[in-house]
Amino acid sequence: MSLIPDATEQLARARADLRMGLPIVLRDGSRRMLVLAVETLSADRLAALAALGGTPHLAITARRAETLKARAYDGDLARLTLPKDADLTWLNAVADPADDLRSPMKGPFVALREGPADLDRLALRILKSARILPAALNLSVPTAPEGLTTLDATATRHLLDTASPLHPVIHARVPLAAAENSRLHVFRPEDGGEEHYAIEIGRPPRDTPVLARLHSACFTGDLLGSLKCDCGPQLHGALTQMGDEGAGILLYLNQEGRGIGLANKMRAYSLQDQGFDTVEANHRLGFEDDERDFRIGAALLKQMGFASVRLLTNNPAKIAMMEKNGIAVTERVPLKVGENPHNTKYLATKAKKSGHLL
Ligand SMILES: Nc1nc2c(ncn2[C@@H]2O[C@H](COP(=O)(O)OP(=O)(O)OP(=O)(O)O)[C@@H](O)[C@H]2O)c(=O)[nH]1
Ligand SMILES: [Zn+2]
Repeated sequence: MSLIPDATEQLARARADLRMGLPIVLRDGSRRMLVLAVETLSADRLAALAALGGTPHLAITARRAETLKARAYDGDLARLTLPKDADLTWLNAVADPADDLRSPMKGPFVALREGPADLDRLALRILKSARILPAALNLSVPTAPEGLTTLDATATRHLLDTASPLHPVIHARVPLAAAENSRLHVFRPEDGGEEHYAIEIGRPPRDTPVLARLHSACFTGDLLGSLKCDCGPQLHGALTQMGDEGAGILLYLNQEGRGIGLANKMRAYSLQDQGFDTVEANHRLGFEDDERDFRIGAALLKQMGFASVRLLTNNPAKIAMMEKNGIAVTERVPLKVGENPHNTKYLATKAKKSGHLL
């Protein structure tokens, strides 16, 4: 192996660069596109981009375009031309729905129809995977400035399509209130992404269906006891049931906010305070209802030697994804705990829009 970063390592660097406000370069054959994340763009970098000449455009997802009433000629995304006086304030207002209601963005927005959108599409995928707002200021350039992280488009698309291998790091005994005979396993993905955990209760046999839960991280619910969702009671309810049965496996997947990250989840909460429901809020931010990668859960179970589960969930999509990824679900075990006056609407929306079973 060479000492030079490979495509996976370049992608991890690109995510870090974008989160810090640095441009990256997407390369496809002889084409080069500079990409800047609007969320982290500074006035200085915007001025430096303008100094390069050329005509930058702003790529947003079709979800965000719908809110702004901009035409998404590219299907799942729109490439907006910048008005002459476009500044940081304008770019932020397009990218971030925080002020949509207080000072609605005035169109008309002019969307590009001509030219390829493939690199813009890739840029938005990378931004989502970096857990920042999917809005990219892009500029096609003949040659890219020195010193920037450059990604090969084909290799990067392939990496984003493929689940990163996860490697066990360490496991140790952690006696829990719900189950004294418990162990915590830490897994680390090769792609520099978040670590995920498995809590093994007792010593579940590998040749029979194990009582299992795939729990997505919820800092607010799991740690703070937030009443806006049902995550905390679900987490503790699942551990208690596994403790009572003497065996189980709880995967704690670091996919905060259904895969949009805590900052974006708080943006969604702020929109919910303005009257939007949990799904509408995600869409206004430019995200899909659910951005989680459920393949991770299936991969971890397989890696730990499990082939079939009794799944603690109310979410049919989780069952479908397990089956699709080679884990048999012999039984769905409902997990109905934690309903309170603050989350009745949230749970009703999940049932209505995301197909959750009541
Ligand atoms: N984007 C967003 N995420 C939320 C919101 N409320 C909770 N979440 C996240 O939703 C996820 C809930 O995860 P789970 O409880 O595993 O999943 P679920 O799809 O509800 O399925 P089950 O609980 O298994 O029935 C967590 O990642 C939370 O952080 C919200 O309003 N917006
Ligand atoms: Zn929650």
